[in-house]
Amino acid sequence: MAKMYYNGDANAAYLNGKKVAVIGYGSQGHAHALNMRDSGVEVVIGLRKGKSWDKAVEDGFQVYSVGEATAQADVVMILLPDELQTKVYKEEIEPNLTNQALMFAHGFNVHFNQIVPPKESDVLLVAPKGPGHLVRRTYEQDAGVPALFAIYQDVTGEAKELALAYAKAIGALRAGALETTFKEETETDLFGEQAVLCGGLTSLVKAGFETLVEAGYQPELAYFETLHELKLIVDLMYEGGLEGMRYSISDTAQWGDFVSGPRVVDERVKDEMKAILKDIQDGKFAKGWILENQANRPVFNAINAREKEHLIEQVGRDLRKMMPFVNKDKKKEVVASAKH
Ligand SMILES: NC(=O)C1=CN([C@@H]2O[C@H](COP(=O)(O)OP(=O)(O)OC[C@H]3O[C@@H](n4cnc5c(N)ncnc54)[C@H](OP(=O)(O)O)[C@@H]3O)[C@@H](O)[C@H]2O)C=CC1
Ligand SMILES: CC[C@](O)(C(C)=O)C(=O)O
Repeated sequence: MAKMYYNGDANAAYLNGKKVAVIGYGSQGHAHALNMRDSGVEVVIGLRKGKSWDKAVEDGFQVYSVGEATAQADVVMILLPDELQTKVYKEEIEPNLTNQALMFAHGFNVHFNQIVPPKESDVLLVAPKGPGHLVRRTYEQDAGVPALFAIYQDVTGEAKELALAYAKAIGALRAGALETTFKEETETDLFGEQAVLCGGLTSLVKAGFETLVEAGYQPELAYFETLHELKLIVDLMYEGGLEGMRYSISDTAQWGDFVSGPRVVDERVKDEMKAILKDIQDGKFAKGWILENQANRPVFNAINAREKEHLIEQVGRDLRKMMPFVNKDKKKEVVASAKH
């Protein structure tokens, strides 16, 4: 088994007296910044004026322009959208680098040569294996999201110590961290989100929903069956693997799982997964995404608009309004009405 790193493997004091600039305050940025601050690390935020800037100020952080935050920090963690990192790096971060350690949460731009870091800096990544909002939520629950870490350049000889101290400060070492390379992190992350976690899953859910609705079943029922219950089933897998999930379902469901599952995900699906992986490995996917952004996202925007109008989304929006436990606005409304 690969070596896993946990809290006892990290020297938390490594970050004492060091200032970390978190560049970006979105999904990952807010989580890293808040978790590190709660772990006793000195954090400043680098941003442009706007929504995130206001949020970071509201959360009590010192917020600076990207250049100013970079210049004053010992460690610079770049948590900007991947597609904007190259421009911001070239214009605002690179001119302010002396020998700060440069960090990422995803290796995309370094691996695909969009960012070429200076020779004087340690360059590493700490990539939580989960959405930023869960990185924060689990930290507050005394738990954590596991992470990968990788060292690209180790000028000081201390890059691994920094990676582990950082991973500990954001709560990742409560769940475990695994050492990798920029190449492996980038390729597996892109594959996971495309073939399984995001792309594979949304396509599977929509296909199941459409099959039921096209056969004349009620859309609300189809939503419960193919989307809502998915979370409950996945929670069981998260807790106990496939076996743990199968322990809780009926034997009828388990028999259907065994005989029908492989009819849905068969060798042809796996062949397609291999083709997706190849496009990632040879840079075809990265090139397409970079060009799509240079053209102001015509395809991304068209698909995004179409997806929002899918019947499963319309039905889901209405159903979730009636579930205070999954809809924060509804929850606030219910709490407020209970007080009157
Ligand atoms: N989302 C996730 O859970 C995961 C993300 N990652 C990686 O983390 C990194 C960050 O992704 P994510 O958290 O999703 O990003 P988000 O889109 O959620 O947040 C991006 C942040 O960058 C700010 N920003 C955008 N443009 C600029 C600019 N020109 N100058 C200054 N600030 C700017 C945004 O502020 P504003 O409000 O002004 O737009 C926002 O605060 C990426 O490398 C991603 O691959 C890794 C693991 C999981
Ligand atoms: C699954 C999507 C992800 O890779 C993640 C949350 O880990 C992302 O980049 O957002």
